[in-house]
Amino acid sequence: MQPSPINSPLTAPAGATPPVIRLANIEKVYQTKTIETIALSEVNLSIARGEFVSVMGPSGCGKSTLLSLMGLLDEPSSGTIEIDGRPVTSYSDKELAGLRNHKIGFVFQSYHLINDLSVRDNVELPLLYRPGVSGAERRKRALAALDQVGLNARTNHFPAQLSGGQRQRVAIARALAGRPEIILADEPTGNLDSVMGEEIMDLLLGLNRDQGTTLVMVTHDEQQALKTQRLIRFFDGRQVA
Ligand SMILES: Nc1ncnc2c1ncn2[C@@H]1O[C@H](COP(=O)(O)OP(=O)(O)OP(=O)(O)O)[C@@H](O)[C@H]1O
Repeated sequence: MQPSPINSPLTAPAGATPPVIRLANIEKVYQTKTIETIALSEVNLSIARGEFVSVMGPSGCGKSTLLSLMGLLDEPSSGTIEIDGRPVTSYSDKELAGLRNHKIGFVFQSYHLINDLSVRDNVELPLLYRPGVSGAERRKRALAALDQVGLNARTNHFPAQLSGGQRQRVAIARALAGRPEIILADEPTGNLDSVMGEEIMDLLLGLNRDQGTTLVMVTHDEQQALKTQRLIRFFDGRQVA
C-alpha cells in the first residue's frame, strides 16, 4: 500500500488550485536608527481565488502593512509570500512589475485621486503604464469602469466637484479599469458616512459576486466585515482569529 502523501502547510494538495495569495511565517520589522517596530509576526494566511476577506484590528496592529505585503509594495523581513502558488522571490523583476500592474488593484481610504485631472483621466492614468493599450482602448476601459460604478454622468468633473462616496467610486473605477483579479482595499469606507459607506460596500460585494474578483478589505466596521466571507482579526501584529 502506498503511504498517503503528506502536505506541508506550504504545499497545496496535488491537483488543488493554489491560493491566489499565501503568506507563510511572515514577519515585518520596521527599523529606524532608534526604534525597531515589529509590525507583523508569525502571520500565516491564504486567500483563495474569488474570496472576499475582511481584516480588522485596532490602530497600529499591522493591517496596512499586511496589505502592502500582499500587494507586493513592500517586502517581509522574513517568511514567504506566494502568488498563485509560486514564491514571489522566484518571479523576475519584469514578472513582478506585471503582477503589480495587472493582477492587483488598490483602493485607499483617502482615494488618492489627482485633483488636476478629470474623473476620466484619473481612471485612465494607471493604463498609461501598460504597454500595448492604445489611447482609444484606455478611454473605452475608463468609461466602462465609470459606468460600472454608476458615474458615467460625471466623467468630465474634477475630484473637488464630487462627494466623498463619488470620489471613492472613481478610485474603485480606476482599480477596475486595470481589470485586476485581486483588489486590496484599505478602509475604503473609512472617510464616508454610513449611507455612502453602504453603497461602496454593495459595489465591492457585487464585484466579488458577479465578476469573481478576489477582495481583501481592511475595515473598522464590524457590520461590513460580517458581510464578507471571512473575517481575520489582528492584534499587535498577530492574527488572533
Ligand atoms: N514606514 C514605517 N516605519 C516605521 N514604522 C512603521 C512604518 N509603517 C508602519 N509602522 C509601524 O508599524 C505598526 C503597524 O502599522 P500599520 O500602518 O500597518 O497599522 P494599521 O493596523 O494599518 O493601523 P491604522 O488602523 O491606524 O491604519 C505601527 O506600530 C506603525 O507605527
